Amino acid sequence: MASGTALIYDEEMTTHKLLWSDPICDIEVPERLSSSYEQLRSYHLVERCVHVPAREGSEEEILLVHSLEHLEVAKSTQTMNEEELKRVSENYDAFFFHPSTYRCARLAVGATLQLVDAVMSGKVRNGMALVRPPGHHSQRNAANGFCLFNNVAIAAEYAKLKYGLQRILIVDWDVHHGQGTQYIFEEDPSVLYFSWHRYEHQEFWPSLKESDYDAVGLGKGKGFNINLPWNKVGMGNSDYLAAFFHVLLPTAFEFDPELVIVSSGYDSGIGDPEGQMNATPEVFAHLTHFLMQLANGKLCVILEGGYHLKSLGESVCMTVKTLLGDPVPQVSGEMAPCLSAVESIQNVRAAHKPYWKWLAYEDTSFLQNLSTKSHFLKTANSNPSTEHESKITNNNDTVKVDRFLELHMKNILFPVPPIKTATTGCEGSEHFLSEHVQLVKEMDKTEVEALVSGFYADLVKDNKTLLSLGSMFVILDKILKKEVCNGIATSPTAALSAAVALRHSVRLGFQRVLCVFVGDMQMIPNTEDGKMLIINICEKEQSGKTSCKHYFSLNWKEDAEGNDFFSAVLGFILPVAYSYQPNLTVIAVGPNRNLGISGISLLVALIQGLAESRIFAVIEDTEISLMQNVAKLLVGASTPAFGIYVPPTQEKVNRIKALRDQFQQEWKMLQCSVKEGI
Ligand SMILES: NCCCNCCCCCC(=O)CS
Ligand SMILES: [Zn+2]
Repeated sequence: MASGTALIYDEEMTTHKLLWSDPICDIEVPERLSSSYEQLRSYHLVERCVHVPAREGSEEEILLVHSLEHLEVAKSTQTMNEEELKRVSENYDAFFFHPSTYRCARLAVGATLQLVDAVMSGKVRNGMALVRPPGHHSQRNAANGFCLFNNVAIAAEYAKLKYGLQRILIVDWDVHHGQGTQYIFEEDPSVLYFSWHRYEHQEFWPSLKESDYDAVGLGKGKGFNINLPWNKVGMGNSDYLAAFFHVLLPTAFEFDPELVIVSSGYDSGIGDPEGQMNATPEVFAHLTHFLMQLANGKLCVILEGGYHLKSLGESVCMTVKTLLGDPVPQVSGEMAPCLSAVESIQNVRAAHKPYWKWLAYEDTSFLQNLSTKSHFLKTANSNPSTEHESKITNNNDTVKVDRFLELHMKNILFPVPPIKTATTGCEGSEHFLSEHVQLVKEMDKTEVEALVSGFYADLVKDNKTLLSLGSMFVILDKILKKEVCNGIATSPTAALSAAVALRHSVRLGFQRVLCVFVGDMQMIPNTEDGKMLIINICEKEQSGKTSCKHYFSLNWKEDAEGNDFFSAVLGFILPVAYSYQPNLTVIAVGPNRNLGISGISLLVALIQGLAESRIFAVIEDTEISLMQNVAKLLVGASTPAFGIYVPPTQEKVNRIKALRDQFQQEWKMLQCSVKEGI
């Protein structure tokens, strides 16, 4: 299992700069790179990464994507004077040459390819390349939007050629549409390109019709180009997460990439003059964490845009911290996507319905009810209540944004607990013991009896249960005190242990405890006070207990062929969990679980993004191999193997849709379609 995070940075890429006045290009400054690197150092993140040197991309590598003419023009600029540089630059939309631009662009390509090699060779698990000039706007025969060579596109072609890859996912979370990358791969089904971007109904640069959601790819590439346009500014954390839950992740898991490359632009973050969006730096930790679960963790993050230096630096640090396996900080803000975002999500799901199995049963009846002109949903005008209030009066006030971020980041960056996982001496644990795991001593009998009060006391019959409860209390205590990040225990009666753990956690002071219980829960605690939210994944409805705001029974029978649980985790469990914003997650697996190990692994892997990654897992003690799998995930030693992808049946899709329709007003992250007639 590869481990470690590469960081690629070469100061020489700061020499490219604007020599004349140009109000469009003057935001792409060398300090973008140097201040991001300094910020990484200030958080002691550089020293925790594996340093991989940059190199020059060769002409041959650049020709994987670009024309010889384009390469020659770029090369010829090295010896030009300012006058000539200006003239050549004017041939392109929003690009400037400097005598060192060609050299820097080749270093940007080379740095990117060095990262691909480090990840594909297993030298590291993932990594980030801090490069400029950026790449995603550049095209086969043209520079564009500050980009000369398309670093990420060259990396994808390079990886296909050198490593024989057949499925590469490119995620472009920059606030601009990477039209260059789209043009390069739009007929190529081996490269799935996803981009969200400020669009405002084609008003915003580069103002292209082909940046809209109905540009799904061409020929064999149909379905492998996904555009999610933001038709309003001020999009925030909830909109970005909703886009991942309801568009990108279900597609990505079905695509099952062998490598994930991110066109990582941070102009989609708060304070950026280009993006005018509201998303705060910690959201990039969540986005990164989700993508780390794909391709067995092989993830290459390549810098694109990002022009507010403080916002850029904080977002880069959040990304690298997560790549290193640190706990994911709580995401801030109201977990409710705005109407315009939900419309775009609904439109792109409808546009891609013909190409993806997970969308086979998508309800696109809304298309019939719309005037043919609009063809899809468009917010001609929407009342302010459906938009986000901007956290900052206007993003252009840099100092104001600096101060906001100063305060905002203070309570985000907690010290990473040295020990990630605590466990009892449960059998099988010897397999994963490492310096990241702490064995907890048993608690003595009398102390346990004192803690197992009233209702449960008479349920605790034998000594074995008592002891397992004891060590559970010790683990919960350590998690609460942040001595460890997460914990795992086995129990002869997981249902009882989970119920006791929930009560104990609330008594310890956890305000919102999420419990995901797989199997027959038998005893269901009272969730009236909202201090617990229970999602019981069981084979059949628990006797008489119907779903309500804080208790869901999700009937699911695992598919014998493989793992069909993606739609439940991505389309229901995560949206509800993120809406609830728990500060502890308890995941319990009881007797006769109705989910496969890969479905449970998916659940554990993705749910670590909640509650600052504070998870307590309690597993029926008969489930040794499951316990080991879960323990390895909690320690961060492995990324789950999700088994064979099986799309959900219509019955299962309808079951989730029914729960979504019933609860999307309470848990707004469930929203992925707009009710007609609003
Ligand atoms: N009225 C014309 C405005 C043109 N604006 C061009 C902005 C290019 C931005 C490129 C970028 O950020 C790469 S990530
Ligand atoms: Zn951009």
